[in-house]
Amino acid sequence: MATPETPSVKNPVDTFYGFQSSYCCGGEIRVTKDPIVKPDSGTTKDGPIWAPPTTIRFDVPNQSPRALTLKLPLQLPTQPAPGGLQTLQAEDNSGATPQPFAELLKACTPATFGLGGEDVLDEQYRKAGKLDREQFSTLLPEALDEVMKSRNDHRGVLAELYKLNIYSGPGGKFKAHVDTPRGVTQFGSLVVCLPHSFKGGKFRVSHGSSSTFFDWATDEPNTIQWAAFYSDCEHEVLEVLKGHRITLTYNLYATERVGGPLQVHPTVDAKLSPFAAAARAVLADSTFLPQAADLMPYALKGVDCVIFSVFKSLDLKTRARPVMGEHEHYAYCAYYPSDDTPDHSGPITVVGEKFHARAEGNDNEIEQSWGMIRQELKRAFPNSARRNVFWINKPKHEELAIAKLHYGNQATVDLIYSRAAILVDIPKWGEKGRGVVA
Ligand SMILES: O=C(O)CCC(=O)C(=O)O
Ligand SMILES: [Fe+2]
Repeated sequence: MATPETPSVKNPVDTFYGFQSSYCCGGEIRVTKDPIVKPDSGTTKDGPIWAPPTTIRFDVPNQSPRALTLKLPLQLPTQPAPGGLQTLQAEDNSGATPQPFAELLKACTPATFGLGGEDVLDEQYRKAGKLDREQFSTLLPEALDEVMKSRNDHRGVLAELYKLNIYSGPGGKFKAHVDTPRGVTQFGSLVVCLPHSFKGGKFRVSHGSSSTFFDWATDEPNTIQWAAFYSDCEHEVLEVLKGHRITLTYNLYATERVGGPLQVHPTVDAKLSPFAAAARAVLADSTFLPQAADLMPYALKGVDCVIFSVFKSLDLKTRARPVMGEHEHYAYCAYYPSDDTPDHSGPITVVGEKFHARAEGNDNEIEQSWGMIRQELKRAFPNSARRNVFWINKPKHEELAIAKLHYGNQATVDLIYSRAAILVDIPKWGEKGRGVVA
């Protein structure tokens, strides 16, 4: 329950929500002709990561040989990677052999896009060539892949190669869209722009009213550039004016449970977050929720990662759960399980035991007792009801949890919604975890 004494925890949270840039990220990897680049030779802390030229092997339809190999960039960069790397003679595919490149352009077929469950070809909307996953092979830029995999504590992200796309100028483009989700664990997409010269073709990624533009155009291709973004981001490839903009797209999947990736992170110490200081201060304040309480922010990414990690790092019981809206009529029925009278004396939060698919309610009695409604709720949405919940931010998104037919003087459909929330148990003042000096 919010009280006037508790604004100090709200302010840092509001500050985080004002900061809107966590919906996407990007970077670049410099290309070197040194074919072997040790991953520990470059991290963002020690300097740039270097990668050898990208090799693409692709099928040539109706021809012999049936597969060709191409290295990008076509002109290998002359500047070597920084010292200490093993240097071998790199294969030079510049100049005389543009053939594989022309073949790659020929091998591509017009790219479609998903509309109403179908693949649609419309050059007003998307003008690009593509190769499907089974028509080519390449590696995620080795340096990036190695850096991710060689850490025991990497974040549990699986990048699944999806397509190779070529947007050619003038006119190549892909108008604003949101990617079709491919499975429940997909949380985002990665676009890797291979080193090749082109003009125009900026990549716009937007979330709400914020937009980020990635400008990968270049005359002297010597970097692999990339952007990753969450699945709810709208994005667009602006018109390519000249040259060929070549990208690999990857679907990003979480490979750990919700919350798992947040428990350990290669570079982030949750205790150093500004929010951690605010959280410690508020836990050390005897006027803040003196009784044991639950603290639940809604939604599960961006700043929620910070909140989850910070409370976890402070050794408080922290987990993600579906919760039913406080003002749902049914919430009142869920409280006091042995009493047949609903309790309307204050807001009640019904916390589901686990996330589940939408349930169908079974409410076909004309005269229903509160006890029956409560029992039915327990069956469709196994839960525990809580009273002393303090919300540190407002709900953002809700999903249908239970749909049920209700027969009164007129048959109606009752729809009950739930939201994903992070639940933190705040111990009573004086118990372990409270009274800590910030
Ligand atoms: O190739 C790109 O830059 C973006 C591709 C894209 O948005 C998609 O394939 O859905
Ligand atoms: Fe897309």
